[in-house]
Amino acid sequence: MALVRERRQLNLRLPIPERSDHRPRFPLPLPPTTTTANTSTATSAASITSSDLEKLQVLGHGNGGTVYKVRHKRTSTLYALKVVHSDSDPTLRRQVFREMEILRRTDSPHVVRCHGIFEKPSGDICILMEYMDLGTLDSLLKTHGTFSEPKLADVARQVLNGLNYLHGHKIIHRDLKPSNLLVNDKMEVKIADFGVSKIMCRTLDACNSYVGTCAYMSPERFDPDTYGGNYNGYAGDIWSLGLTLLELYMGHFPFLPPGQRPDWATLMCAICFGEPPSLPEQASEEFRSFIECCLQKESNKRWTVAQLLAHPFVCKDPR
Ligand SMILES: Nc1ncnc2c1ncn2[C@@H]1O[C@H](COP(=O)(O)OP(=O)(O)OP(=O)(O)O)[C@@H](O)[C@H]1O
Repeated sequence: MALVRERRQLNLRLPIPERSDHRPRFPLPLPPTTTTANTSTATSAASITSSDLEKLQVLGHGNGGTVYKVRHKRTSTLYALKVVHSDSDPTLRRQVFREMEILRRTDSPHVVRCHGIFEKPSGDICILMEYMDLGTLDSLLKTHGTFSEPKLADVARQVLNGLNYLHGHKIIHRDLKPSNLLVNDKMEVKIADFGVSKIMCRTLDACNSYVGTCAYMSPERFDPDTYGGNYNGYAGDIWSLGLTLLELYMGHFPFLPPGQRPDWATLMCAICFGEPPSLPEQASEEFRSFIECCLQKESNKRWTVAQLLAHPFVCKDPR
């Protein structure tokens, strides 16, 4: 686990290219609070402001923001509150607006629910989300060790359902990895962190920009000509899902031997020119086949969400 931890400390994120236009602080109007959410909690949460919330503890720090566990003073409902500081750099502010725009549109049991978005007098932007009490799959891997196949099948099924929803709404996540998948005590797994996601306007929109965490990027994002041609992005999420599941199974990043410190060039070579990671002998045929379908190097050979949802690894009865 220490190896996994060590790798996590490296900054593998590539910057979003800066636009040249000069923008004022938080130039966009805040997107309206989610109104499509199907619970009465969401409706009542729509009017929550920061003064209604009591900060309990820091849950984690992301790029430019801090996530707090908070309690609603009157109802005692727990939430996670992501606070993005007003002095964050423009790239990060763009990311948070992208995240808000996507969270505002989504309403799925497999995507972390947004209960409100508001701006504090200080200019900090706050995103109020459902609280996922077990943290991320990455933290579970560190505290509880590797995942068994039945658990992975359950994780895969839930993430695929989330991706099915997102892809159906023309949203590509682009940064799927264990630390962006949240879990609660019912073992519900939800997709989070849409900072580098993209909403496709047209079905054939090209989507090959370098954003996301490069360790989980598919070969066509490094080398679109060889592995993807006019790549549209959805297949990249499937690649990242395959790597995520493999990491949870093996306990270390699958493309590199345990302990190897990855740099950008090593990762790119391993992903584009290396053999697909091999599974230990004890892995079942179904799991092996599922991973193979996700980790096809050529993006057009990779299975789609719909195909994977019908794969025996995920549609077989839980063992
Ligand atoms: N809804 C939530 N419920 C519980 N914990 C959360 C929730 N959202 C985020 N966290 C915790 O806060 C941490 C930081 O989350 P955040 O989305 O800001 O950044 P990140 O995904 O870790 O990093 P980055 O934005 O740099 O990719 C997460 O790793 C997780 O531990």
